[in-house]
Amino acid sequence: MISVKQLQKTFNTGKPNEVIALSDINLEIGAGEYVVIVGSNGSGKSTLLNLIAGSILASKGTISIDSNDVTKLAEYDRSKWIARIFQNPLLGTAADLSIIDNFRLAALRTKSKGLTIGKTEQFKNTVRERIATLDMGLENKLEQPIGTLSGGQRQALTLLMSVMDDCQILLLDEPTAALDPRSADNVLRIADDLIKKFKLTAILVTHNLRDAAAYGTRIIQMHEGTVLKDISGTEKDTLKQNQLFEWFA
Ligand SMILES: Nc1ncnc2c1ncn2[C@@H]1O[C@H](COP(=O)(O)OP(=O)(O)OP(=O)(O)O)[C@@H](O)[C@H]1O
Repeated sequence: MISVKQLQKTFNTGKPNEVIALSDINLEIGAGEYVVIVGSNGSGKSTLLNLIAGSILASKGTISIDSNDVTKLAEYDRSKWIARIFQNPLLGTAADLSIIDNFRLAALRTKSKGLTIGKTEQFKNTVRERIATLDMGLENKLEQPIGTLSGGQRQALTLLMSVMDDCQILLLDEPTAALDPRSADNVLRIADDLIKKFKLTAILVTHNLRDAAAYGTRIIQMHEGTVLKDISGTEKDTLKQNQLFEWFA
């Protein structure tokens, strides 16, 4: 699904403040894989996600999605495949618009199949049903401005919006860093459910080693712009938080 070959990213090339953020990354991420990325500050995790999403372009190397070379494609042109959830719950939604209008915008993003976009009752009912699955009581607040909700509620809705269209890839960049522990657990559980239900290919960047052990089908440790460890299958399934902690010793 995602193929990254000899990917490099250098910031401020040739200047005194030049930084090699990624050097020669090679990754093959299959459809339906849920990859967790851990690594110390500045190891290149967000840069890798930014490159896959297209919010920055590579210095060298190639990125393919579903066998399409997207290396030079702008972020907007990759959005038919990719949805992204950020650390800040304020990103990704329009605060002044109601919950239902935010869902309309999300559906319009890639012209969702199977949903009548607009002010139809059918659309509203579908959104209401989906929101009810979050079990947060938000299905009765469709007309409320999304900016009045808590960070956890907003992240949960943003996740749900991201699967209202045909996106196949979900990028989660520390999505729970700004949330209290209970909301964080809730949001990651919802993400996990959606990834499984819609068979998404997902990448989660996190500093929380308990979450890194609990979620995903594969785990990658980055260090100084390279991939240090790459573990999947039974080894990932049985990996414990304390073992992960030792990776950082
Ligand atoms: N826009 C930029 N301009 C200059 N340097 C940058 C830029 N973005 C990232 N860097 C540098 O690239 C390196 C990798 O940064 P990146 O944000 O990818 O790390 P990270 O692993 O996500 O870190 P953290 O865990 O702290 O979020 C760092 O040295 C960072 O300072």
